[in-house]
Amino acid sequence: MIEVTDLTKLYGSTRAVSGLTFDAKPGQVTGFLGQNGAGKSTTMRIILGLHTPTSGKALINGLRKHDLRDPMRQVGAMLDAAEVQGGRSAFAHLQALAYAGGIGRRRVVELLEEVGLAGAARRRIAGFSQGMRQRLGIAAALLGDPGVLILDEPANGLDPDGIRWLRTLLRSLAAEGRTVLLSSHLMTEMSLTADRLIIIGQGRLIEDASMADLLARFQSGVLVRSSHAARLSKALEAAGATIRPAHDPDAGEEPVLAGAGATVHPAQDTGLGQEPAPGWPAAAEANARPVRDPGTGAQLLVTGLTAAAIGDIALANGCAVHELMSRRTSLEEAFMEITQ
Ligand SMILES: Nc1ncnc2c1ncn2[C@@H]1O[C@H](COP(=O)(O)OP(=O)(O)OP(=O)(O)O)[C@@H](O)[C@H]1O
Repeated sequence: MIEVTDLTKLYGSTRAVSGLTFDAKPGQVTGFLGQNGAGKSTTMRIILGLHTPTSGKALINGLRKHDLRDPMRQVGAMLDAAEVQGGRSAFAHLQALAYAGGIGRRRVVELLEEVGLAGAARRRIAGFSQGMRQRLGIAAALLGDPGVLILDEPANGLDPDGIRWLRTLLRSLAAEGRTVLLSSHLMTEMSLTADRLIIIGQGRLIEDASMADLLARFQSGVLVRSSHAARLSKALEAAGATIRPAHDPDAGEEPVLAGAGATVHPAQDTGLGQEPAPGWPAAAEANARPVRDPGTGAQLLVTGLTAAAIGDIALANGCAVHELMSRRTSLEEAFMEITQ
């Protein structure tokens, strides 16, 4: 368990952390997010007793780090993998840490295997890639088999396989009842790994929520691309929808009409089973020519209506729809909205 209470840290006139209160519970991966300079590393360093707070408290299992008995067995941390001395081998580095903590050589061998460095155990760390250094840092954090883990950007430099390995490892450590506090700028990875999120900005708490609640709050929506965006927006708003312009990575792309020489197959049956409405131009059947319309392509993000309802309203109002896609808000989008 990690408990941070009313924590403040000033570096001269810089307020790095300001009245911050949150906890990280056993059995969960708690994601710690914030823009650059938000105060994540400072908070982690204070929890680990490496910096002194200006005021407030940061406790691990109810005690300050310096007051923990047998600290290596209670808390493991990785803050900056690049800090590790390069002259030693991976084995010698871990062995020295293990020795200082009264931990046997067997654990070192076991961990080198677990983090995928067994084959490089006798190589000098100076020749390690960033990903290998990260793996070594994670092994060092796990040496004492601690109940609390604090990891600052552990996925940095890991390849996709390594990132997946790390996710599985952290999930299983939490499933064993450990407390995992994790910072990362990799939002997709964070959304797959963390149960709960603490988001800070300028040293203050902005958000403390479960991942599920947070994503649910930032409503999913339906992306609609229409050449009659203004008319369609009005009709959708009249039906109770909220409309925002959507980020459009394909802006400028030429529109493609169903039926413009395309072959159309029925998609998976959604159970809706409607007949085409009267007046439907049967574009799919007609060998219509591609239409180039500079107005086509305005993309809207619609919330409050289903894709089916939007399609019906578009049809009833004679609005051409070129794209209609349900989508869920990503953690990255939620994060941007929260922190801006
Ligand atoms: N040792 C220090 N001396 C002076 N100022 C510092 C020190 N450490 C951090 N700061 C300042 O405190 C603020 C918070 O920095 P911190 O490194 O904790 O943020 P962060 O959220 O970890 O950022 P990043 O995501 O970029 O690592 C920043 O304004 C930073 O410049």
